Amino acid sequence: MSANMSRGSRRRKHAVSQLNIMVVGFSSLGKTSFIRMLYNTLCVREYSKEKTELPASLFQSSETAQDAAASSTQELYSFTLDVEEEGEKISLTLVDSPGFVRDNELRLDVQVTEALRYIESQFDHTLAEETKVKRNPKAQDSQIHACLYFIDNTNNGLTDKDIRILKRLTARVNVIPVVAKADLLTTTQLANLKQAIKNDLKEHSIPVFDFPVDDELMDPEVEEVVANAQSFIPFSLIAPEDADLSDPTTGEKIRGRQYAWGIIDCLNPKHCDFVELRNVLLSSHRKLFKDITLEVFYEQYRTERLMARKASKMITKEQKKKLLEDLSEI
Ligand SMILES: Nc1nc2c(ncn2[C@@H]2O[C@H](COP(=O)(O)OP(=O)(O)OP(=O)(O)O)[C@@H](O)[C@H]2O)c(=O)[nH]1
Repeated sequence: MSANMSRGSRRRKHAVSQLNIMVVGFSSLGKTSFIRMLYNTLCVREYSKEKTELPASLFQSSETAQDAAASSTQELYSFTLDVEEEGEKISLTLVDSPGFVRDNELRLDVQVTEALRYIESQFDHTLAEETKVKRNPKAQDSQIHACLYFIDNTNNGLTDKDIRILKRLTARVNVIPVVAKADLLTTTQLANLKQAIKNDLKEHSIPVFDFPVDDELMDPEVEEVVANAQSFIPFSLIAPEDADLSDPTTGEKIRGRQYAWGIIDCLNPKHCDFVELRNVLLSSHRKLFKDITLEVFYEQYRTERLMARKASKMITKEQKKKLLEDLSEI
């Protein structure tokens, strides 16, 4: 290895990678609970704890229906953490959004547009930076690299509304479908629901993120997860309750939910897909999410914006010409 290369790789090793994840979906499906759970499994670097203002929702779950209503997310918010994952430094931004309403079509459309506007406004930041004469080499990448779409597990697959929303979202961002509150389903019900969702996605040609099974992309250490990632779609999630729980056999503290018939360990891959999802987001597919965001979604948005600008300039010219002609006729 040349001296230059080793310097480069050393630099890359210490470089901080930015990753921005957003959660969307109908209300009360467990979006904030997922963010809280993810936060609790992160290795947050000390210094960032001081400089980041964290939302109160990270420290208290809403277990009763009454609490849930009171603590439902009212407006979109985000926070950034400097975390370390498998020796790599990541500046991780998590974006929580208000739950979509079920009973008002017009309001629902406005909410989806707002979520999309947020995603697009991050592209606008990149576009503005690119058009600067002197670019800032330390400019932050605020683009949303992955968007988790929460699917209601009380339906038998995707609803018409889900399909409409997913078609809009998948035009702008890597969408990963998830089914939360998987503890409310039996193993067979969950398998049937997953299959029904997969069928609906296929039937309606909804291009959610397609995990590649490509030898070249595979890191030998994560090969198994990479090869299987596609099979988890939609990922099932179970968020833990606040109570202190311990594994009845080992006595170890676990993040889980207790029922009359037993305890669920949310980090147990046999109980839900949280660990796999966390791994694809933070490790195995992180770079791919970022590359696709920049090369596909941002490029598409940029082209549309440039064409729109050009069209509006042309219209103005034509309108000007027409105005002059009209004036000369008077
Ligand atoms: N049984 C069960 N309940 C859950 C799970 N995850 C969340 N909940 C409960 O579902 C309710 C809503 O959870 P939230 O995380 O606030 O849902 P949300 O999607 O952020 O809600 P909005 O902000 O209103 O859209 C709360 O009472 C949670 O305790 C889960 O995995 N299983």
